[in-house]
Amino acid sequence: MWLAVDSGNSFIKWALLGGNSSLVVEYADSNNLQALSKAAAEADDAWVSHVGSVQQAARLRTLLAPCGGGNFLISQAHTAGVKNNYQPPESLGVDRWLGLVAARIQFRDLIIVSAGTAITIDAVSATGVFLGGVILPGLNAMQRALADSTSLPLAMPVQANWPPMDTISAMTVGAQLAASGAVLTFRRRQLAGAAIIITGGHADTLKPWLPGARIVPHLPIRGMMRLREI
Ligand SMILES: Nc1ncnc2c1ncn2[C@@H]1O[C@H](COP(=O)(O)OP(=O)(O)O)[C@@H](O)[C@H]1O
Ligand SMILES: CC(C)(COP(=O)(O)O)[C@@H](O)C(=O)NCCC(=O)O
Repeated sequence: MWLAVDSGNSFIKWALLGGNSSLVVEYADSNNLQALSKAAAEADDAWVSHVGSVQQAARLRTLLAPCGGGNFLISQAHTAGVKNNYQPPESLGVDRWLGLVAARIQFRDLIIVSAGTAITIDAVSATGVFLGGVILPGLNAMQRALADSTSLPLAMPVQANWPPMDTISAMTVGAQLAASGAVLTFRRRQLAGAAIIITGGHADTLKPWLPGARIVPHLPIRGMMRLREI
């Protein structure tokens, strides 16, 4: 068995894989890495997609010691049919790169939206060329920014009324439109007609604003699975 670990800024997600087992993803708050230890004890080795602090990476290495400390992946310039011209290629968030690797399997023009702590919007051509991407604050971060810089309350992106006729709905829908509007503008500018796939904790929240978009959960873990295959 091998362990795929997707360590994001808010949540850590992991799956024990191997044999004919299907993808079952567990998750915990990034402050509660200990939750990973049982899976680490069961695995022969671990591959890790980590974004965030070096201190968190060190904590992960310690926890993953029972299965070799973890192979921490780095974005590559040309691997798995994905051409990554980011400057420099290794500075592309490894979660974004693994998303490109996973999406590449579809052989079509795609916009990949990852809606987590941050929101990333990336374009990849049907031939596997990464055509650039943008980074926005995530939906929670947008609300925190508003609450920190005004006397507005802290709204969490759960429920909102349409049309927005109260403060919380106005703030909540505002963030959702900022994110989904950015997706549509980016697609129009860079890869018109591309299909949209959404991943990450807020995928369900953004989907209603992106007609035709499809949710593909756990894209970084799927990218790791793809890399193990080839
Ligand atoms: N099931 C869920 N429903 C709604 N929001 C969620 C869910 N799971 C996670 N989130 C939210 O999504 C964000 C984390 O998503 P995730 O993709 O794991 O981000 P990251 O990779 O940055 O840790 C957090 O802001 C969290 O509150
Ligand atoms: C943009 C991100 C912060 C997203 O992280 P997440 O929201 O998934 O926790 C991460 O992919 C990252 O740290 N990227 C490095 C910078 C870059 O991609 O240019």
